[in-house]
Amino acid sequence: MSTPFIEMKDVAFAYGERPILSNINFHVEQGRFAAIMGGSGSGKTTLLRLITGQIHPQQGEVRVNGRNLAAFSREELHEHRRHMGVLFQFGALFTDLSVFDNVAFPLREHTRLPEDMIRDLVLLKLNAVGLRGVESLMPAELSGGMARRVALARTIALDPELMLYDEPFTGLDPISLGVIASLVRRVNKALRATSVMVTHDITQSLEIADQVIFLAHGEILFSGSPTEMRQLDSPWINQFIHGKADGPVAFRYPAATTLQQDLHL
Ligand SMILES: Nc1ncnc2c1ncn2[C@@H]1O[C@H](COP(=O)(O)OP(=O)(O)OP(=O)(O)O)[C@@H](O)[C@H]1O
Repeated sequence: MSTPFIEMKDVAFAYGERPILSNINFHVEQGRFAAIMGGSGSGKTTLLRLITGQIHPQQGEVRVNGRNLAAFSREELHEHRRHMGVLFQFGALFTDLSVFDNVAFPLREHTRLPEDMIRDLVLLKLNAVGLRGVESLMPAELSGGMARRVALARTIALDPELMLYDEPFTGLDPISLGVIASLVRRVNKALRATSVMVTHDITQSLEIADQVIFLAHGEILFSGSPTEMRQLDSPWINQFIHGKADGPVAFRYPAATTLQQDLHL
C-alpha cells in the first residue's frame, strides 16, 4: 500500500457555534484522485479549506504528507501552499494580462527562472492543455472552456504535488466539460499529483476518480471506489446519482403550517 498523502482523522469543524463537519475520517494515497460529492451546503468546500490549511479543525487532525497542518509555522504553511495548485469554479484569469502572462504569473512570482525558461515552461503548460498558439490572446477573447483550460495551465505551472479543484465543471457545455474532465485526469497522471475535486457532476466523477467521498449533513456517508458507489443501495446516494428532486433530501422546506392552512381552505 502506498503512503497516505492526505489524512483526516476524527475531524470536526464548526463555524462559531454551528457544526459543519463531524466524524470525518478518510485518506487519499499519494498520486490518487479523490472526488468529494454531496448536496449543497454539506461541507465540501469546508473540507477543501481544511486541506489548504486556511482553517483548522476544532477536533482531530488534518495531515498532509504525514504532518499535522495545525502544527505548521507560517512559513511552513506558505511552503505547503506553494506545492499546491488550486482551481476554483470559474478559475478567474487576470483580465488585463495576456494568456501568456497569466500562465507565467506564478513562475515569475515564485521562482527566479530566467525569462527564456519561463517562456518554454509556459508553452509546455499551454501545450499540455491543448492551447499552444493562444498565448497572445487576452482572457476576454477566449471561450469559457478555453479560459478554464488556461486557468488549469496556470495552476500546474509550478508542478504542484497536490491539486485541489472546487467545482471545475460549473457552467461548461457538455463538450468543454468532457475536455476539462479528461485534462484534469491527465494532469493528475502526468504530475503524479494527489488530487481532490469537489463537484456536483456525478457522471464525470465516477469516470475519472479513483475514490469517492460522499458527504451528507457534514458526515461521510460513503467512501470507496466508483464501482462500489454504483453498487450501493442507499436512498441518499440514489437520489444524487439519478438527480431526483425529492427523496431523503427533501424538495420542500419543512414549513410549520400546511398549504391548506395558509390558504384558509
Ligand atoms: N465563512 C463561513 N462562516 C459561516 N458559515 C459558513 C462559512 N462558509 C460556509 N459556511 C456554511 O457552512 C456550510 C457548508 O458550506 P460549504 O461551502 O462547505 O458547503 P458545500 O457542500 O461546498 O456547498 P455548495 O455545494 O453549495 O457549494 C453551509 O451551510 C454554509 O452556509
